[in-house]
Amino acid sequence: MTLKRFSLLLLSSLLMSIACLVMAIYYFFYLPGINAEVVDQQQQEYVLLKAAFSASAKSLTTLSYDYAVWDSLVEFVVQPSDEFIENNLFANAFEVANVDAVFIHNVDKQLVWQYLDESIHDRSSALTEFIEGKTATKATSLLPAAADISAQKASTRHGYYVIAEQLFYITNTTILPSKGHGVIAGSITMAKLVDKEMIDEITGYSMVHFSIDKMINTPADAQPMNDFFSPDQLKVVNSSHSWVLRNDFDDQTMVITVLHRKASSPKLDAVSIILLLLIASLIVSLSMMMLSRLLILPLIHFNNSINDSSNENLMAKVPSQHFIDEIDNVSNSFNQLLMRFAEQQNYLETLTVQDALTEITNRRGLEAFADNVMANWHQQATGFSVMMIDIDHFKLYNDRHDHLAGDKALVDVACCLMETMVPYNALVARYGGEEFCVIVQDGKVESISNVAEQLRSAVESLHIKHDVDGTLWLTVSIGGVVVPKLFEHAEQYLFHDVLKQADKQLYIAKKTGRNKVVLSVFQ
Ligand SMILES: Nc1nc2c(ncn2[C@@H]2O[C@H](COP(=O)(O)OP(=O)(O)OP(=O)(O)O)[C@@H](O)[C@H]2O)c(=O)[nH]1
Repeated sequence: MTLKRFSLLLLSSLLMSIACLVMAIYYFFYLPGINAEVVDQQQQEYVLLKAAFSASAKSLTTLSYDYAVWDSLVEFVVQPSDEFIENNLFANAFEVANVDAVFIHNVDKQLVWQYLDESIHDRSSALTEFIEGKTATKATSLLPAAADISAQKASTRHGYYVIAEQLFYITNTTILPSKGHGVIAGSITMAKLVDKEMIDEITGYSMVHFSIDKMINTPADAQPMNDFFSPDQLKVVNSSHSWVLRNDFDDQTMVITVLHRKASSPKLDAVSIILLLLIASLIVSLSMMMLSRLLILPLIHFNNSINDSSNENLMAKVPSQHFIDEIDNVSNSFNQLLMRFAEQQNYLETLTVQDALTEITNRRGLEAFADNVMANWHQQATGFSVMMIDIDHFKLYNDRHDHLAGDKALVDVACCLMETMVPYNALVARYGGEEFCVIVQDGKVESISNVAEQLRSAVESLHIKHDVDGTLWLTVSIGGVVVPKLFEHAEQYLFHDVLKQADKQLYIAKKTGRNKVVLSVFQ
């Protein structure tokens, strides 16, 4: 498995675990708490609305009771007179009190007097029939029961009722003398239509929005009207709660709906979940990019560097500036290792082309140089010359002095040759034993003749004592070949051919007295 895949797997599982944890906390701890809060708030709205309904109706109940214990009204019910009506029962007094209908019945349930506001004229007969119990399905009416009257029992009935597809608040109180006991004269009924004005008033009291509608389809969760006014407890969160307004006297129904301010507890919907997943993927991608930059990229650099060095023999350094200190340290150590490796490699390479005693180029180095020279010559770019240089009577030198002195003489001669050739584009190499080879990138006989003579005389001038053949000093013989730039079929010749000819010239130099230069042009 790659580090990239491993980190992707690790990050994804980490993120999934966090997501599961958050979901668990959300569903098992946070949501139940929020749910309970929302239910509480909805319950408060419901209680407030009920209180506002009661408060709004209370004034009518009080007014009705005031009239019911008015002694003059007792007399009026027993003996109705126009004079009493003219002097006491003013229509505008009821208008001001916002009462829409007033009915006065005697104990025989006969209507003695009634007031009807214009707004309910079209429902007046339905209202009268309802109050007198003519439309009641349960053979009862709002008027006091005969049993109560015969028992002289004061009583009052009030509530919200649906009549002719309208909601009314109706209150009925037995009329009896102000002292509170005596003969019941009848009852007074006051009705108030729950119209827009009253709905606004109740909304104003409670700060709860609600609607009262004709019932077309009963909402599935609608509860009976009695439940609306009973101390009920809401249990579930809903955007609204509805109650069916159905009473004991009438089949007609309406629906009261409380529209809650806070509709539901927050829930994760599909869009939010997809959004969360997208955010999570984004986090994984960004983390992967960061991880890649911080960890994987340095590893790739290490790998590339190692591959490059093995493929091309090159040591590529890795970047040493990273965000993570430990990677910085490893990179620096790696680079230092590469430097040491490169140094050692250079040293080893040098050893392979360097003569151990004289520290000048050895035969292998000479051959590598010669390859380039030959290539240039084959392309007719340059001519060149080769000189084979051999120390004269060196065996004798070794024999007269010791081998160590011989070594020192070899080193001195090598140094001398090197120094002499500094101004020239040339290579001085130890060919083997006491024999040296010089390649000069110059194919002109005059100049090479001059260079060869310089070399010879430079060695002699070292004055390394060696008394042989009438010479006092150690000398060299030089056999050279000048290879001109333009040469027919040059490509057919090898360096070996040039060397062979130089050897021949050296042989001639040795045979013809030593300490001399013998040159020829390559042929
Ligand atoms: N001290 C020392 N002697 C060496 C080394 N390499 C070769 N020699 C000696 O060089 C001598 C070469 O001798 P010869 O090939 O007989 O030639 P020469 O005595 O120089 O005679 P001519 O070349 O004919 O002038 C031998 O005695 C080798 O032992 C070396 O590295 N150190």
